[in-house]
Amino acid sequence: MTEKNISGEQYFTANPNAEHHYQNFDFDLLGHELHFTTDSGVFSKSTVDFGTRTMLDALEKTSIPIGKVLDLGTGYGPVGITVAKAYQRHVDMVDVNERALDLARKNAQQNGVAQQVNIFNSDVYASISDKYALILVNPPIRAGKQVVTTMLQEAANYLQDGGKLIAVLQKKQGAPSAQKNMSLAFGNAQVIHKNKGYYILESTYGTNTDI
Ligand SMILES: C[S@@+](CC[C@H](N)C(=O)[O-])C[C@H]1O[C@@H](n2cnc3c(N)ncnc32)[C@H](O)[C@@H]1O
Repeated sequence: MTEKNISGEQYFTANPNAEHHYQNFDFDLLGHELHFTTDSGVFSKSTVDFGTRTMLDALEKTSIPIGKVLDLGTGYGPVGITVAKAYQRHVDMVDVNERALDLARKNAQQNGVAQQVNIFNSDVYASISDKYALILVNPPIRAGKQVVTTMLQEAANYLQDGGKLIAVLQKKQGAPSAQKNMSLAFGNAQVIHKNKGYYILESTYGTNTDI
């Protein structure tokens, strides 16, 4: 996705040209006090997004298969960094926004997980060739339905057997239709947690859940 595809300055712009306005804040996620630097031109720059927090909290309510994790649409990195820290996993963190990727690298460094993460540009799955135990996504609703649907439906191609896709969406921003799309791609999709209109959806790839 390139800047010419969109009008105005959006958080999913490849190279935001908004004047820098760095912010620093601490946030407790899954029992870890983390320090984040954010900037203008990235998603939820003032604090960790409520949907993101709700998705991370939901990880404690489900089982997480062993293996590598993909943080799809990482932004400044709160999801991947928290999972690397709390679950001692290797995490690939991808985005199309170069400013967000630079912040994610800085944040991985300042939270001591730089050795556990690999941060790179990928337009949805375009630069992904691995298979993961877990794909986590707080999808970019403003990037449009096609991007969101691709993120959810094509996840099945990038999961190892028994791997999970976990996504957060607001009910009013299409959680029920996202659940249908996930169900079509995986044959299963459950709401594992709900909080203030945010749904945490989970699909498991290639399991024998219906046997
Ligand atoms: C809702 S934000 C979530 C950011 C971060 N995970 C968080 O929880 O704060 C969605 C992210 O998806 C990224 N994004 C938008 N379009 C994308 C695409 N085609 N491929 C990969 N990432 C994309 C945006 O730049 C943004 O950082």
